Amino acid sequence: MLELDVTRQLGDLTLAASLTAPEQGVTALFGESGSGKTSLLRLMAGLDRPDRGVIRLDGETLVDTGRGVWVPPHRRRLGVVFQEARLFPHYRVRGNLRYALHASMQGEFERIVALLGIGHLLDRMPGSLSGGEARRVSIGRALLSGPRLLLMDEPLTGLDGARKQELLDYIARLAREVEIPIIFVSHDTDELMAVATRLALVEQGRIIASGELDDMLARLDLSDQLGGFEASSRLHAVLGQPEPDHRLIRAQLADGQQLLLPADAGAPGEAIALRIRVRDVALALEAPRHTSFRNLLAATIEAHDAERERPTVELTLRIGSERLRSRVTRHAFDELGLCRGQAVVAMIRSVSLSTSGRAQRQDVMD
Ligand SMILES: Nc1ncnc2c1ncn2[C@@H]1O[C@H](COP(=O)(O)OP(=O)(O)OP(=O)(O)O)[C@@H](O)[C@H]1O
Repeated sequence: MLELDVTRQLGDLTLAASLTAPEQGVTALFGESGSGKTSLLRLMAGLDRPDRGVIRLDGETLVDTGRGVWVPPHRRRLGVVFQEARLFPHYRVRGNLRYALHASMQGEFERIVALLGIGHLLDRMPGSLSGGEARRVSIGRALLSGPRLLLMDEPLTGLDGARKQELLDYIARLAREVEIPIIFVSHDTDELMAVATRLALVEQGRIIASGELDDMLARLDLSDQLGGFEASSRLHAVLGQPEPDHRLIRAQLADGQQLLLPADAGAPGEAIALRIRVRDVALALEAPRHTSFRNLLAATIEAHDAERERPTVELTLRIGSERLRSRVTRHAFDELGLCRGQAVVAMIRSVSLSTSGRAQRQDVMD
């Protein structure tokens, strides 16, 4: 686990942040440009010192200004991938990777090289690589160092679509398989929806809220800060039986309700995450008998923000242990007489796969 509580003055900006990140999963730092995300990562990496504060990793104190503790960067065993690749210019790519290779990662060399598509670059010098190639080498070097903490600042910027998708899938898988905290900074909300398990919102040098991504997305009080996510929710499901006649496959939610997805959503038994935008969720008091909507879910209204004087009302719905957000006009809200605790039917117009090798971001069906 990573624990940090630091302050540092950066010109006019006071960085004053507290954060904990569990030993497993990807914690995303999200916030406006200039809010202090990179500066925070630099403190974790040991590239800068806080004016005051403490940083601990797995119980080991890396920094404690009060007690004069300072573990230098090369002793922290961190994997760092920043926007600029920072490879050793006089070593070939192979040398850069071998230099970083930790004993525990010996058997992973070939696999990571193949995954990153850098096998043909091993004998090249860093100066001859394109930006995207250098980034991939730098990700490989960070992974091969067998880090106790992985820090990634916009690691996928500049990579092309297919390669980016592959790496996102890899990072998501890595986060499930290895027990190290991964801190991931990105402006790209699609990227964050695909890899993040937790979200920390950074505003003017402070972390104003943090928690599980799904819980954060359900928080109506953060609607303004989460605008970049186009107000979506994630639902988790396991794919069931295909329906070949209609080129569909069933996906079962934890509470047993089902959704119909296109057959190429994945294989039976595969666990998937679905992204559903608020504007794609309509509400009814009971299931309509004749409708083109294929995906209707029984839900309960958990919260709404009707007290805000706006033409639309945001709602959080409960579906078993998961939450789904919806937005309706105030007119519809009043006419249907919606209130907390009420049973409703959520009619889902469109779903995208949030994590899947095949069809991420592909909008699928109504
Ligand atoms: N060494 C420094 N001295 C003075 N100001 C600094 C220093 N380092 C960063 N800053 C300022 O602190 C603020 C936060 O910068 P930082 O790069 O951490 O933001 P960010 O959230 O990562 O932004 P972006 O998303 O654009 O990368 C900026 O206004 C930056 O100019």
